[in-house]
Amino acid sequence: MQDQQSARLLGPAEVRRLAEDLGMRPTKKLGQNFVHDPNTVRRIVATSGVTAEDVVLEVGPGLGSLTLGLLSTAQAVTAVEVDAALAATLPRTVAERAPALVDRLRTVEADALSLRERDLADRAPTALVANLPYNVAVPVVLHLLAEFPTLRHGLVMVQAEVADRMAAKPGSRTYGVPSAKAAWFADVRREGPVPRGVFWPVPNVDSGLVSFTRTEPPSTVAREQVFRVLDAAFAQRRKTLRSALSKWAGSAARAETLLRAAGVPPSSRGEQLAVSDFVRIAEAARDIPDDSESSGAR
Ligand SMILES: C[S@@+](CC[C@H](N)C(=O)[O-])C[C@H]1O[C@@H](n2cnc3c(N)ncnc32)[C@H](O)[C@@H]1O
Repeated sequence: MQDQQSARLLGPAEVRRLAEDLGMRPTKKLGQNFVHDPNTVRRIVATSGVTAEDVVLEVGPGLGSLTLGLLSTAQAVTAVEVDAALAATLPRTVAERAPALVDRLRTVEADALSLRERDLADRAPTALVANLPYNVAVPVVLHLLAEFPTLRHGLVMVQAEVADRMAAKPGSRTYGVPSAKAAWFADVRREGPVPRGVFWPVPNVDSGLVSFTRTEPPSTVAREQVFRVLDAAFAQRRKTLRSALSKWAGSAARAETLLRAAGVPPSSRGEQLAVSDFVRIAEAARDIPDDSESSGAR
């Protein structure tokens, strides 16, 4: 007999049937690849570290595959879905397959990229767990970490290459803007791979898991200031920092001064720097006045 607190997860036949009932054709634009493998759902929930204390924010619940798994473990799940038909069907699916848990679910029809802290103020999320739409995975994670300081930890499933990039460390081939910005917010770790066969429809790329644990902001300088340095450094990643940062700093000479003050060799490149280095450069820019500005030279 089924345990009251557990949900009946969706297998291949149920995923197809739900989609058919909705008359839906999954779209690439919204990254609609649905998990139809209960073992993958159990693995994601277990790896996420979600406990009965957590209020989970799930982006893109789709047909409910992962939502059902999360509801058995979390205190509550807020599921944010942009597709109106999917958002409308989710509560029904949960009521059918996990009647004892339906009160834990709140469904919000919205674009995760426009979600604001005040929208969920009465039930602040503590964990982000999601099988993210491929094309907006990085912006969604960065937006939610910035907007919801209560998010302490999480696990997301994304395209394998994106997972590598998000968790990459300085000096590695895949290190770039997503890695450095994610590191501002959290300790980010690459977890295991996910084969494409667990999805319907089957995507043409493999997926991977990335976990994160929130850390204290590494700086007294505003995040936006640090991200401006970082964006400038990676916009021309083959150039030395002296050259790549010259426009941002006002001149190549000032870029060099700021880099030296931050203890960063001007001949190095952005891909070699940790987020703490970008912080020191932004701090130098705050502390060292731009002479050309005061003399009216620019
Ligand atoms: C990869 S599917 C995952 C579905 C489900 N969680 C699963 O594992 O089977 C991505 C889901 O995100 C939804 N989605 C796409 N863009 C979104 C956005 N900007 N905000 C919220 N949901 C979005 C899609 O409609 C789809 O349901």
